[in-house]
Amino acid sequence: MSLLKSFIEVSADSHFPIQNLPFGVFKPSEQSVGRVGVAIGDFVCDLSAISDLALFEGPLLKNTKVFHEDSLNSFMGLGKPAWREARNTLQSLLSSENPTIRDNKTFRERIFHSIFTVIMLLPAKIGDYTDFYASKEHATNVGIMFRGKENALMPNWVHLPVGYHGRSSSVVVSGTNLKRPCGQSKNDADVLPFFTASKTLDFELEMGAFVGTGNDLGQPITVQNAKDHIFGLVLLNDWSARDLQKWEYVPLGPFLGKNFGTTISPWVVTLDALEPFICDAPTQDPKPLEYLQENGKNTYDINLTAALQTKNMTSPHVITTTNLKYMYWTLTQQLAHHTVNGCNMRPGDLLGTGTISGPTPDSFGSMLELSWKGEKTIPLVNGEERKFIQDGDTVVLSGQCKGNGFTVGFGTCSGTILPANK
Ligand SMILES: O=C(O)/C=C/C(=O)CC(=O)CC(=O)O
Ligand SMILES: [Ca+2]
Ligand SMILES: [Mg+2]
Repeated sequence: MSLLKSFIEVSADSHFPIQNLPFGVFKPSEQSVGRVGVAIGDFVCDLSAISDLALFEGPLLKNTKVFHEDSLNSFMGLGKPAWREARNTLQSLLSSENPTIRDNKTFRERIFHSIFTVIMLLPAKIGDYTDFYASKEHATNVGIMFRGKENALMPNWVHLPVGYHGRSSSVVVSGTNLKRPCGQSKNDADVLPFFTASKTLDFELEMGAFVGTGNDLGQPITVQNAKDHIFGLVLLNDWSARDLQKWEYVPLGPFLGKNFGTTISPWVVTLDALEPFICDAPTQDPKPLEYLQENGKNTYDINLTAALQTKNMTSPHVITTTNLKYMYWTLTQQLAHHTVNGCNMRPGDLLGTGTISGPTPDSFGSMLELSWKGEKTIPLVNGEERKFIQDGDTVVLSGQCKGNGFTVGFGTCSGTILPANK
């Protein structure tokens, strides 16, 4: 079968070929209103315009208004058949064979915007945000540093995907600057804590899964059905103030060390676009309880990088390379576990995978691990070095899947740290 091509010129290394078509919410200009689009090459295709031109002709999306909204929530809530209908319609409309838009200048002018000039918004109104702790390598590394080698991995860890409820109000879209947080910290040798701007500010390289269709309270989503409830994935940076976290986390877990900001990438890559990259997750030993058992391939081969750019650099320098496929607990197990007690999910809820660390030191997903809590330095390309993030530093996450002749990518997830409040 020959490779599907668009009449839109898409460079070979673009993250957004016609095989991807990630969904996002954008404004063409500061004065305009948010609406839904898909990315293709260097363009954003305006789905509200496609809808106004009556080009969504399928039974589920004909006359729809969901793409005129400034969030994906309503579209997400329509369910997988509608997501598929949109994808199929768009792949057909954008293909090099289809003259409908290709040969109509007025249509093209209404539909396409340069990806470099639009303003990207958060893709969804995030009602609830949960963050898991699902990478065995990360949990072991952090456990060793926080609790010592003997207590690194708690006994429950291999039986369930450990998680905590995060803070949705401070989830921001890529490009949003964040202030260094202040809070309590305590030196090991001291008895009393002190107030400080965080001295050990970190990133966490994660992915986020957007819940598409939810479940009623009391009605769990099974691990077998979980995939149909996930709309798609984004890159996620769970900024973490390690000094605040270390002092506050006992006994209830992360709080102010993490809820001052979480950055996500603006384009949501659907599970259908990721299907060619489906692969095996790590073998689980011991075998989990029945409600977490799944067959077949349940994760995705997604190459991930985190890069750091200081004020003195002109481009970001990659400091770690990892892959979603290293993660022990899968996205579907996370969703099944989250709802097994009857907890209800709603369209637009966000599930962070947890930091994705790989098996080798150059694949660790946080500076805490890369610098081994500050015992080592992380060298940068211009001769500078870091243990943790300094003011003015920008962290850029990126992710992509390499297909046969095309790339399905996530773009970038970036944020700059500004000085703390005085
Ligand atoms: O207390 C610990 O061992 C560590 C907790 C976290 O760092 C929470 C977290 O964000 C987990 C993750 O991203 O994997
Ligand atoms: Ca995290
Ligand atoms: Mg966070």
